Amino acid sequence: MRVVIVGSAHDAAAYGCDLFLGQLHDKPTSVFGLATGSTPLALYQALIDAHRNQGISFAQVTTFNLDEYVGLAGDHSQSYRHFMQRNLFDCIDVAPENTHVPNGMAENAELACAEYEAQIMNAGGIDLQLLGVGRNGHIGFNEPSSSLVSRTRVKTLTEGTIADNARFFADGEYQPSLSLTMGIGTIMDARRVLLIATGDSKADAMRAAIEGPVSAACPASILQMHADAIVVMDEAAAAKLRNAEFYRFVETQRIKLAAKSSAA
Ligand SMILES: N[C@@H]1[C@@H](O)[C@H](O)[C@@H](COP(=O)(O)O)O[C@@H]1O
Repeated sequence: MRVVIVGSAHDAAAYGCDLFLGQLHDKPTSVFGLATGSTPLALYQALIDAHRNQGISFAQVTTFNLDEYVGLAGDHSQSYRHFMQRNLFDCIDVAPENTHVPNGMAENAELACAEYEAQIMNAGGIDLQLLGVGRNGHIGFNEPSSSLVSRTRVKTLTEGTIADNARFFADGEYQPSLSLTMGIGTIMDARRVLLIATGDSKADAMRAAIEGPVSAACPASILQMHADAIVVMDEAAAAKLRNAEFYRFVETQRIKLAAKSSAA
C-alpha cells in the first residue's frame, strides 16, 4: 500500500487527478470506478478543468459507480446518478451510455446487482477504482461487518452513515436506508485502487485502515491486501497515524526513484 500524506484536500485532489490522467494517457479506453460524497468533488473538478483547459478527452472511457440508494430514481436530486451527472458527466465528453450507476429503482435488486457485476466483467474489469471512506471505515456502502469477499448487493446503512449523509436531504424528505453497492471483492478486483481521505473526521478510520489489522470491522483495511492500492490523505486525516514520518520518507524516495528511471 502506497501511503501519501499531502498538505491539503486540494493537494489530494491534484494527486488523484494526476493518477487518473496518467491512466487515461496510457489507456484512452480506461475503465474507471467512481465514488460519490464530498471528498471526490475536488478531483472531479480537476478532471473537468483538464478537459476544458487541456483538451483531455474522456470519449472512450467507461465508468462504474460504487453505489446507489435503493428507491431513488436517477433524476432524484439526491441519487448518486444525479450527483455524478451534475458533478462530472455533464461537464466532460464521456459517452452517456458508457457511464454506469447501480439501478436504485430495479424491480429485482438481486438481478440488477448480478447484471452490474457482469457489465464490469464485460468491460474488462476496472483499471482504476476511486474510493472515499466513511468515518467508520466503510468503502462504497460496505459497512463494518461486510464480508471482505462480497460482491455487488443490497446493503443496509448504519445509523451513523445515514446521519452523516442526512446533510444532503431536506428536513422530512425520504432518506433511503438501503443501498446497492459494489462489494469489497468487486472493489479488490480493480487493477489499481485510489482511496482519498481528508479532514479530521477520517483520522480514526485511516489509522484503522492503514495500521490496524485487516478486518471487516474496518472495511477499508482490506486495501492492505491489494497489490496496487494508493491512499492519499491530508494532514488532518493522517493525524492519528503512528508511522506518518516513515510514509512521508517512503514517498520522497519513490518520487526520486521515479525521476531517476524516467531520466534514464
Ligand atoms: N457511499 C458513500 C461513500 O462512497 C463515501 O466514501 C462516504 C464518505 O463521503 P464523504 O466523502 O462525503 O465523507 O459517503 C457515502 O457513504
